[in-house]
Amino acid sequence: MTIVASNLIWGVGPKTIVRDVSLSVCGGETLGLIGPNGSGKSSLLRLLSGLKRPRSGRVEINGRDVARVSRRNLAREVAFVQQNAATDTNVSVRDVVRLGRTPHRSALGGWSSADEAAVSAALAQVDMHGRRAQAWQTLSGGERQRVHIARALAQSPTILFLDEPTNHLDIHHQIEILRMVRDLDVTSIVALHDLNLAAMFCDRIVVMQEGALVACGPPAAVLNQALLRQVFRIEAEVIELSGSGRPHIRFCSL
Ligand SMILES: Nc1ncnc2c1ncn2[C@@H]1O[C@H](COP(=O)(O)OP(=O)(O)OP(=O)(O)O)[C@@H](O)[C@H]1O
Repeated sequence: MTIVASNLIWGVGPKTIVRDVSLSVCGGETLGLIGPNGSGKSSLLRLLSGLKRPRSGRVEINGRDVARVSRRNLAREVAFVQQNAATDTNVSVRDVVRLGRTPHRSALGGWSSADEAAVSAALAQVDMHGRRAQAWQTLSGGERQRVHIARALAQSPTILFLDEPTNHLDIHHQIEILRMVRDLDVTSIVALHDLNLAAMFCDRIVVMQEGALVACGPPAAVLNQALLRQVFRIEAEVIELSGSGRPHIRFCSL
């Protein structure tokens, strides 16, 4: 196991936002997090990655309690692609991705060939190597998203958290990014709104509703008509995706 979360509770003031969530994520697994708006996906990602401290409960990453690991050491293992992340505007694409190397560099150490190789590989993985000298502020929304993913990859994490990474991306790049995440030799936890993409690319899916985990398992075991009605308030037909064993959702028009 690389992430074990036990009885996580978090909230703001009197409001409880994450309600007693426990889950385990295995090494190399791609875990999808789905749920309606405001169901607690981003909050849970932040708790699991150590960015937020729970009110109660605990998270272990690679066997260590995240509350006891320094930010720098955590950043050597964990990368987070935030929703709508911002970046200083007066920089190039390559500068943004180079920031991903920060946790691996010492105060006196120079920029190494390993750093350069990690940055180049990360840019190539998101199809942005040819744009490395372009100014950040001139990128489209989807290109910025891909560069933020490259920055996370340049961090060489063992665990990657992605909060709606396909936002702003055209369908080609949505599929490319999720295929890449699935094929990476890292553990990934990814919040997604597109249920069919989650079904295609995730090993397991966690379903959140009003801060609680209401289902967890392989896509075919979790995505069914009753759950879609109860959690997402939609009518849909769930079929098998052409012999793959994976479900595909056909939304019914009203
Ligand atoms: N710091 C905060 N202060 C007050 N309320 C918060 C805070 N952070 C989150 N919330 C509330 O907690 C709930 C869950 O938010 P969260 O962003 O985790 O949901 P989500 O499932 O990621 O939503 P979405 O799909 O819309 O991105 C929302 O109602 C949100 O308004």
